[in-house]
Amino acid sequence: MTTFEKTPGWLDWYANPSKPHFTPPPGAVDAHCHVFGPGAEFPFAPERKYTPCDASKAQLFALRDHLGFARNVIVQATCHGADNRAMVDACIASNGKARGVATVRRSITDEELQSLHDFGVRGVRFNFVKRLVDFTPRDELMEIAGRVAKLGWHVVIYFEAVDLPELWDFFTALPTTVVVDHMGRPDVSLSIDGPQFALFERFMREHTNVWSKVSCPERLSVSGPRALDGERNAYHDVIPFARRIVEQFPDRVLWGTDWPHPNLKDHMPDDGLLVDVIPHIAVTPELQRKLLVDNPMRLYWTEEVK
Ligand SMILES: O=C(O)/C=C(\CC(=O)C(=O)O)C(=O)O
Repeated sequence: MTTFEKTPGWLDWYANPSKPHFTPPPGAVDAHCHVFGPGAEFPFAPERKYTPCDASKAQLFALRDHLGFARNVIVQATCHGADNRAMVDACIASNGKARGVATVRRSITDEELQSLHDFGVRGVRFNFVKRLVDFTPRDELMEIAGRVAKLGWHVVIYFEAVDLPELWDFFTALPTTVVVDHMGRPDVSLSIDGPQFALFERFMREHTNVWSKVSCPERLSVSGPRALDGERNAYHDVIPFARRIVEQFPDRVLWGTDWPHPNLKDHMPDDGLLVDVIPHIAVTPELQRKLLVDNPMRLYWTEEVK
């Protein structure tokens, strides 16, 4: 049995989250979360840049129920590389309540892609955050995108806002729906009306295949209060950014907890309080329903909405 030692300073997920005051609408989807291992059962990848604590499917499903959500989208985390077994195992165990986003390499066969599809995978993730992954050539990624397009999948992209200009041509050439993680990680200490966020808004405005997760205020916040100690208006420096994206593009936004919150350095949020951020960024029941139910259902459980 392999045992793993966590990256020094690693913060474990919050053990007893509070009950949110905000009640998610029936059928709500947590559209960005992960499972880690358990390492003894699903070893972490040799090429990983961090070693997390375990975060099992049973713990994820318990959190889902506690927070009042109905379904999960489990995104392959880089600590598992392109070994999707832990994520797939969670999708299978969910009885149809979880779908997945995989990481794949060019060497994957069509049969393997089809089998991922059968297990509930509906997208691949391309990660451009340099602290998390080694560089993959763009032609390899474009080839993968072309292949998964045929399965009706989308591409999830994760990058830092400063890198958007350089990545623009690649992103805008992708042949699928494109889902941006965490609003492209804006620097929220800059003006919401400044050039950095304007470029991201232009990206979404001019390319109607681009969606955004309005997630991870706990990662983006610079000066807002943390989702701890009963704070139900946390991370309010991030709220205007997320709210603007929700109001401009109500049919192309998703929300997720990001549980178990890999690589947070200074605090671990109480997930119940994180859910209470939602009514600050989606301020009407209609916007909340689109964000939490209609949009993720269209993308991940297409067969149920047709
Ligand atoms: O959970 C996230 O979305 C963000 C991550 C981790 C990650 O993406 C990964 O390991 O794949 C991060 O910023 O460290």
